[in-house]
Amino acid sequence: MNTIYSYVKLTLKTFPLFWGASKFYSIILFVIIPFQAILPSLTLWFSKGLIDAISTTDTIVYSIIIFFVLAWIVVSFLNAILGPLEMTFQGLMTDKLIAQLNKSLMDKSSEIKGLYYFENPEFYDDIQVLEQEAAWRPVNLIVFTSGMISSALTGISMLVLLTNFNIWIACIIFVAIVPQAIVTYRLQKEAFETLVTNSPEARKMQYYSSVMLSKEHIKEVKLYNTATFFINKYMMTFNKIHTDIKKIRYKQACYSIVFVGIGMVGIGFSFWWVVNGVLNNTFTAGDILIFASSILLARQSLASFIENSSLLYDTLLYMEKYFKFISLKSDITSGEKILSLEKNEFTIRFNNVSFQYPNSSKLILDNISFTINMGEKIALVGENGAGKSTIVKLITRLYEPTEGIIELNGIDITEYEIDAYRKIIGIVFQDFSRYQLTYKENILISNTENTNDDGMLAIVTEKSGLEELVGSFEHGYEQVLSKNFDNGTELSGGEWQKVAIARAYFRNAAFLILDEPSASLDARSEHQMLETLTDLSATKTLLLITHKLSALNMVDRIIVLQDGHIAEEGSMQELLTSKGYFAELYQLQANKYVNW
Ligand SMILES: Nc1ncnc2c1ncn2[C@@H]1O[C@H](COP(=O)(O)OP(=O)(O)OP(=O)(O)O)[C@@H](O)[C@H]1O
Repeated sequence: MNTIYSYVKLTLKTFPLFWGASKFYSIILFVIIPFQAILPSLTLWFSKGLIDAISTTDTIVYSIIIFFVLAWIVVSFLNAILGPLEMTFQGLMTDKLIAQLNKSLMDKSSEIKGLYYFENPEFYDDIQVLEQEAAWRPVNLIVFTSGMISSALTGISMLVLLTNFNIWIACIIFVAIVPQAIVTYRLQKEAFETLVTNSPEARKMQYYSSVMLSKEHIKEVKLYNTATFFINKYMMTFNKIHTDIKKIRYKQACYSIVFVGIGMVGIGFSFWWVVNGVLNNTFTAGDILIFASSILLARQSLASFIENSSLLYDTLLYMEKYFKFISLKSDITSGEKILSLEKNEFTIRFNNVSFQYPNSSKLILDNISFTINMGEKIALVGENGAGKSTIVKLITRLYEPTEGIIELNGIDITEYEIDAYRKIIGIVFQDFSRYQLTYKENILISNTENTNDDGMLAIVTEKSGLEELVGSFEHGYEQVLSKNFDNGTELSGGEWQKVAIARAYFRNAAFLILDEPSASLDARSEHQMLETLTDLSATKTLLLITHKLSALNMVDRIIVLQDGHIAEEGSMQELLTSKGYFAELYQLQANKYVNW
């Protein structure tokens, strides 16, 4: 009962989506589908009239025959043309719905300000399912909904025709179908839940095949000859999922055969009853046609109703995920204070900040406090996993501190309107994005309000050491940076990193955060980058995360993180003189050069 209730609720919730996607196509389909659904019963009714008029024992009335023939032709014609028309409008509606669904998913993603949902495996599974299936689920939604409506109407009109013989026959057919419907829904739900439970497994399967088919991994796959390893893993995971689903599918087939068998017994008896009626002159010869055909069509339509509605159920469960995602509240709430910095003046302060990732018991940052003043160039150093990138996620409000606050100019950063706050930050993430767009778009994307500033584009291109590379592009700034598209080109790892740096420069923000910006740069490019950063003058503040301790000569202050604590803080000279943890790390790297 609960299932039926949620089914109906979900269906009703889904209908407005059609209307939202296109009012015009909704109206057309709303007219075509029911009209087309009742045409079979009209065809039958006119056929019966024709047979009765021809086989009458009284005088044949030609005008009646002509009427039935014409009516039959018109209805058959409508039946024939409405099919293709329905398909056309279904197709158009599907296109609109796909765009609308995907757009609302993207809108929601933009509304969610933090990383919580994207880094939480439970939500991420759902988001993956939504993203991957958004391209074809709307097709099912439309095809199954219209199929369900039209088969319900055809079935009902056939049952109405059958009530002319005996209301109990219509009831028998209807009742024979209901248990089958309930079982089918149950099994469909079970199948979907099995699929959902297996969703992480399904993602693994997709990953294994993508390793074998993607450019990213193909070199290692060839060299280490790992094809068999991945194919075996794929097949093992597939067999596990398939075994679960197979059981449900077989159960579904067995139940269907039993219920169809029971239904057929009732139908057989009813047919014998009508044939007897014709022999006893209670019914006409036309009645045999109408009875046999309407039983067949009633059964077919009710069966198709069950099939469509159970398949729709599967899609509605997808829609349930969709509605759940669409109703998510952003993990990070924006404040209301509009931030505008005078002469880029700002101070950021971490006040006793502690942080634990959601669903993790590990304390990543433990009561840390430090200040970043305007114009300062600060480096954040520490061993792998010390919490450096986590600090960046907190500054950029991708997560909130578990305890303590982060202040900007003495005010908790959560009080600022988030987009305005983020505007003061230009960033190169450790895992920066490589957009399959043109070179120009790859840069301008950081400051879309400034897309016509080719002068600035030229400056950041030069400052990032990309001038020569862009000069070599066949299409200059308009060069597509991906081999996946026509006339596209591929960049090296270091070149991509320079593009990410240029993107951060183009943002022209007061606060520049660079997380391992020189990891892929050659010595000359790294030198140029550091020169540029030194030139940033007092108007820009810099937070540099790096493992290359030699790059720290240009910073004013170094914050050394160790296991979530600030172990040391000071200038390079101060830290080396104090011979503490930093000096130890520095010595480890310096020794390599000395012993060379
Ligand atoms: N989304 C997450 N959920 C749970 N734990 C996480 C998450 N992201 C990072 N961690 C953990 O937090 C710790 C700190 O990670 P972080 O990326 O801040 O380190 P880091 O100092 O930047 O390291 P590296 O020098 O290797 O880049 C690590 O132990 C890491 O496993």
